[in-house]
Amino acid sequence: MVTAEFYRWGNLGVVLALQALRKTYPGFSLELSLSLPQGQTLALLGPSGSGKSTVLRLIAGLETPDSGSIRMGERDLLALPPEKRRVGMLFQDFALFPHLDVYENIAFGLREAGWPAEAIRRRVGLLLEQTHLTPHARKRPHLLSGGERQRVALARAMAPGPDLLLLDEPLGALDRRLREALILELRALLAGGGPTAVVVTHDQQEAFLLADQVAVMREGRLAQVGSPEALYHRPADAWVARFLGHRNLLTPEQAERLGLPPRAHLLPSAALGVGEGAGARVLERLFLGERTGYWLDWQGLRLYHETPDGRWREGETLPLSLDLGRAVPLEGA
Ligand SMILES: Nc1ncnc2c1ncn2[C@@H]1O[C@H](COP(=O)(O)OP(=O)(O)OP(=O)(O)O)[C@@H](O)[C@H]1O
Repeated sequence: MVTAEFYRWGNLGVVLALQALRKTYPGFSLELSLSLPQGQTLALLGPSGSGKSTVLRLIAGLETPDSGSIRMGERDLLALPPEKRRVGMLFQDFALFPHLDVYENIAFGLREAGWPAEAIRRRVGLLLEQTHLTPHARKRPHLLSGGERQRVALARAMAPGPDLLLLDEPLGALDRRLREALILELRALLAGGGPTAVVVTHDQQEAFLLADQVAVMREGRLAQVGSPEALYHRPADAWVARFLGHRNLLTPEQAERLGLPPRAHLLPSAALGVGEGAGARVLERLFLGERTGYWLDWQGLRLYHETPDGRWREGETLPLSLDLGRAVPLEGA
């Protein structure tokens, strides 16, 4: 939809670095350090209230930290007012100007920044074309679909060629089918050669699909930072594992009972299979369409297994094979 061409100017060599950043509200404190190479996308993923939006607002300059630093390459962002930070922000509700049409919404920031009329015309024309909004240029936002509004907001955030794009739940207000289509468009925009971007989301799939690096936040701290694969296959602790949707976690006592070292372990889905193993009683059968999920009782352990084979019913015995060699040791209980 949008190409790297947008980012020719302005952002070479830029790296985002948050250093010992602190912000305290009554009952909440944020404290983290983070860095992001140029052109990469970082997703801030975490439960509600973990501080994701606060990080974005601090970078954008909508909030001031108590201490710490925020740098983009050589530039100290905290020394600059929001409008001088060269940061584009897309808000959860898109925050389009209702009285301006699509064209003027996209052109707004450029006019404010004093771009010459001809440059604005060319820039907005290009953005309209590449976000497939040209036929809608003269419509006001209330006449647009949710997906179209999202594209206008995106085009507006990108119009001045910002060094950094901040996206707060960019697909949050859209229904599920639209999200699935738009997530791939957004991914194409953010991938190779696209802008450096920070995306806030509470949706793990969205984070995994969009981001090069995912930072999992918990109560104002970073629980873990890594590539989607690293995070999913090697979660740092049981909280992160659970948050990322792993269901088969062993306490140190359970691990020891199975002959593993006495610490918390994750049993990834690849460790479980239907085979020759000992019987596991089906406690609950969940028909999911392509697959069927089973909550099982296996030697006093409650385990979850999903397979395309839906033949076992509640109370029946499923032959479970368990490969303990695949168990992943975790920090914490
Ligand atoms: N201006 C403020 N004044 C007081 N408390 C605030 C303010 N802004 C945020 N908070 C508190 O800081 C905490 C983190 O909020 P934040 O919006 O960053 O979380 P979040 O992870 O983005 O949550 P969500 O996913 O629900 O949007 C919350 O407990 C919130 O109530």
